[in-house]
Amino acid sequence: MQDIFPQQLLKLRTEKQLSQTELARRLYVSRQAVSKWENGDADPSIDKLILLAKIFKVSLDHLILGIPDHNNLILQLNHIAMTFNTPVLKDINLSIFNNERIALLGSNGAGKTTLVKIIEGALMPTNSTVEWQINKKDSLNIMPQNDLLIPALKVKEQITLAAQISKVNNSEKINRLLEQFNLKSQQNTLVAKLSGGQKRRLSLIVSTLRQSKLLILDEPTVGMDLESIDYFWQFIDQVTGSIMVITHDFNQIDKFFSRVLLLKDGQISYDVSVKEIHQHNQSIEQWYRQANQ
Ligand SMILES: Nc1ncnc2c1ncn2[C@@H]1O[C@H](COP(=O)(O)OP(=O)(O)OP(=O)(O)O)[C@@H](O)[C@H]1O
Repeated sequence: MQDIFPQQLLKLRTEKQLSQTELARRLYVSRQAVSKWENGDADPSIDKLILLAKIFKVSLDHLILGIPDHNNLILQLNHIAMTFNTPVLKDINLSIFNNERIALLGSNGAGKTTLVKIIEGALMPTNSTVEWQINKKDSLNIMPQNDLLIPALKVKEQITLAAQISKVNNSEKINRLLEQFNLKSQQNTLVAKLSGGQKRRLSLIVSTLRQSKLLILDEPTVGMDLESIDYFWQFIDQVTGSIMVITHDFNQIDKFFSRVLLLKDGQISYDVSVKEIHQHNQSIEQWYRQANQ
């Protein structure tokens, strides 16, 4: 068996928050057996591998070889509803899988930010819950519509603080990000003194410091200049894991995305692949104008 299996087993078991004892119980083996597999001192039999893949909800290829599993479910929303003064979300059903690039579209006031807040856990839906298949605390990164920055900190202090909280404090990485995002000369400027576009760039650094399984960005490029917008999309293309973005940068959706959701009348009225739209010789903008009428 490939050497990657012990690491995969440890990673998946930790993500599932299962102890060795609990996993052993589910597999009808001793805790010592699980410990030996994780240390690479022994290999499980094929029937135990199949059972492991079932428990972790991954393919055998992912379990044994670490090959990315596109069908791996991250989260599921079943019949989500949210009412403020009037119903905003009526019946949202949505599954998000590993390594997807999703654009969430809809008119102003359609409920996009409300849906993101529900996924984040900042708002409780009226009648249902979000079902996470992964450990949300360690695996969800959010760049909200309103920057969550501390105005009294200097730019570099803000990044360092976020890095410490995310346990990824690495001064080389921080300096590289400051350069990449064109904030090096502002590193000692107070966050309060930054322009809107500079704050968005800083927010992006802060929200992508640690790796995530799912990154959600709510109108990330608003206020950025053209150069920053181009850089932003190239940067995002390199980010691992799934990404869901609320954006009206239609050209970028054509280039970088795999799936489009249209939120309308409190429901996901369309959930289509970008490939399918392109196969009908339509750009995302043409499709959106038609679908959102
Ligand atoms: N905390 C709140 N209390 C009352 N109403 C709210 C609250 N949050 C959002 N709403 C209302 O819910 C509706 C959806 O708002 P939301 O911000 O989710 O829309 P959106 O699709 O993100 O819009 P936009 O594209 O303008 O950002 C709006 O009518 C808004 O006024």
